[in-house]
Amino acid sequence: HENMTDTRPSVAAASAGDRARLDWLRGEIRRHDDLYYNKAAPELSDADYDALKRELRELEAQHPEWAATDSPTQRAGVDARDPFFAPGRHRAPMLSLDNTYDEADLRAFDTRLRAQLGADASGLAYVVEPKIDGVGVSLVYENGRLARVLTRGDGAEGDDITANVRSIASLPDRLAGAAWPAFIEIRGEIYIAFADFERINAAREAAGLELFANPRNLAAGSAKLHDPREAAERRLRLVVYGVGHCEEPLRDENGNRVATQAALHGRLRAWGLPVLESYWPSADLDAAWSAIGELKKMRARLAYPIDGAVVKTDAFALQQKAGATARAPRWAIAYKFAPERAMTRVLAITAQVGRTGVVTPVAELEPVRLAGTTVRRASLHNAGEIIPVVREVVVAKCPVDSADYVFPKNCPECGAALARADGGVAWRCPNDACPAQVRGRLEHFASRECLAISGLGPKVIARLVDAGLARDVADLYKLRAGDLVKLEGIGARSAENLLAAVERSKHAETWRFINGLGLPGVGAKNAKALAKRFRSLDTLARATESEFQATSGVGPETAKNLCEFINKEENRRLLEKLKACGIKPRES
Ligand SMILES: NC(=O)c1ccc[n+]([C@@H]2O[C@H](COP(=O)([O-])OP(=O)(O)OC[C@H]3O[C@@H](n4cnc5c(N)ncnc54)[C@H](O)[C@@H]3O)[C@@H](O)[C@H]2O)c1
Ligand SMILES: [Zn+2]
Repeated sequence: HENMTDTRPSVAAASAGDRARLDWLRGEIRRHDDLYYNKAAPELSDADYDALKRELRELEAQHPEWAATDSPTQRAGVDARDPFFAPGRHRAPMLSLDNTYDEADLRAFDTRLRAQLGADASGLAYVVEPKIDGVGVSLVYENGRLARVLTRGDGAEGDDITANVRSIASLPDRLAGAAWPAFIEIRGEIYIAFADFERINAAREAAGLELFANPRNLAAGSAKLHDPREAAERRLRLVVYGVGHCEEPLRDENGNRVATQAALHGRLRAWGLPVLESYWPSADLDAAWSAIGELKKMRARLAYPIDGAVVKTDAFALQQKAGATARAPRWAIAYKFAPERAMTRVLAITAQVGRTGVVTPVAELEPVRLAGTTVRRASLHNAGEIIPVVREVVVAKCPVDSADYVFPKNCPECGAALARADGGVAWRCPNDACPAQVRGRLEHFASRECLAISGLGPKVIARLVDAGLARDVADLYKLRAGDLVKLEGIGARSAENLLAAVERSKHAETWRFINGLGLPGVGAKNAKALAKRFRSLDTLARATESEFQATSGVGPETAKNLCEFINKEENRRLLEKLKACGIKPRES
C-alpha cells in the first residue's frame, strides 16, 4: 500500500535529489498539517509525521542556502482559527515544543543547553512532566477572576473559547487564596479522559456517526463546538502546568519569590487550579531519563492521555537566559513515546465494503490492552495513534498449518467481481446496488454532518435494506409506519419518531443534502461552499466544470469528478426522485 502511493524520490540521491526531496517534504508536511489541523482527519500517526518533519529539519541544516521563512519547520504548529469565536491576543506567545523520540537527541539537548548557559550551567536542573495529549489553552485571570480562555491559534492570537470551557468543574472562576498578580496567563491543556472518549465513540457508533480517531482530536473538536451545551456534554477536563505573561514577579503567600518550575506547581495548586498528578524534579539529565522511564510505566494509570514527557529547565532565571526561537523555547524539549505495540493473535480477517464500494481488510483480534484501551480490531491499511494498525507478523508464532491471507476476488457482500480503477490502489465492488454500499450511503445521508436523522443508525438501516424498503436515500421519504412496525425491534412509537425525524429532514439546509449525496471529494466544508455558490440542488445539477472550479476550495480534480457525478444517469434520477418525494431544502 505504501509503496504504491509513494512517489517520492529516493533519499540516497545527490544534491539535485536533495532539493527535490526537500520540496516534496515541505509540500507533504503542509498537506498533513491541513489534514490534521483543519480537517481533523490525519492520515499519518504523529510518529510518522514527526519523522518527516525531522528529515526536513536535517536537510535544511545541511543546506542553509535553501532556508525559507515559510517552511513548515519555521512555524509553531498553527491550530486553525475559527471566525465564529472572538479573537484574543496572547501577551506572551504560546509556542510549540521541540520534540524527539530518541534518547541520544535528549542528551544532545542537554549538551546544547549547557554550552549555551556557560558558567550558569552548574545550576541547571530539570523537571520532568507528563506531556498531556490535548489542546493547549491560556487561562487569563485579571485580579483573580477568570477573564477569558484562549486557544493557541497561531501563537500570537487565539480563539476565545470561554463559553465552551465554563462547564469544566475544575476551572475556578476565582483564584483561591491571595497573592495572585493583577494579570496572569496560566497555560494548560484541555483534554478528554479515555473513559469519556470510549463512551462518546460508542454512542456515535450506535448512531451511525463518524468516530473520533483519538482523545486529542475529540478534545480539539469539542473545544471548538459552536454550542456550549453540546461542549458541556463532551465532559472536557483541564490541567495546568505553566505561566505565560505575568504582570509582576510571582510570590507565595509568605511573600517569597516563586523562582522555579517545581515551585510553580505548588503555587498553581494553592490557587485552586487542577495541577499535574505527578512531576519529577531531576538534578540532571540522567535523573530526568529515569523519571521518563517511571512516567512511561504509569502511563495507563494516569487520569489523562499522554504522548510523552516534557523535560523543562527548573530555574526561571535559566529559562530566561536560554530564551526561545520563534517556534519553541530552548529550555525545554518533549520526549515523545513511540506508538505502543503489543502482540496478539489474528482470529480472522474480514473484508469490509464501504459507501463508495472500496473494500478494506480488517483484522479481528484476540482482545489486547494497548495505550490504555482494549483493542479488538485493527486496520490492515491505515495508521494513527489510537486507530490500531497491524505492524508486523510474528512468523515464529504462526501455527504450522496457517495459510497466507488471500484478498477476496469477489465482494464479500454481493459477490460481484472486485475491480481496480486505472492507477488506483483500492479494490472496489463495482455493483452500485451492493447492500453494503447502499447501507453505507444511507448511514452517511442520515449522519450528523448530513441530514442528522435521529433514530436512523446502522442497525435500523440494515433492517430497512434487508427488508427491501430502502434502495436509495430517496426511499427514506416513502417509508410508512405500517412497514416499519413489521421490522424487528421497531415499535409503533419508534416508527412514529423515525417518520417525524425523516419528515423534518425534508427542510434541512441545502448543504446538508449536498453533503448527504456523497459527491466525490466533498465533505461538510465543500458542501457549504457549493451551497453558497449554487443555492439550490437544481442549479448545482446544471453546473459546468468551470463553475465548479470557481467555487472556493474546489480544485480541478474535484470539479471534474463532480461534473461526471451529476451527469450520470442514475444520479440525475435520484435527484428527480428526491424532488418528487417533496424535499424542500432551505438556504442557510
Ligand atoms: N499526524 C499528523 O498528520 C500530524 C500533523 C500535524 C501535527 N501533528 C502533531 O501535532 C504536534 C504538533 O503540535 P504542537 O506544535 O502543538 O506540538 P506538541 O503538541 O507536540 O507540543 C507542544 C504542546 O504540548 C502541550 N503540552 C502538553 N503537556 C505539556 C506540559 N507538561 N508542558 C508544556 N506543554 C505541554 C502544549 O499544549 C504545547 O503547546 C506534533 O507532535 C505532531 O506529531 C501530527
Ligand atoms: Zn458488493
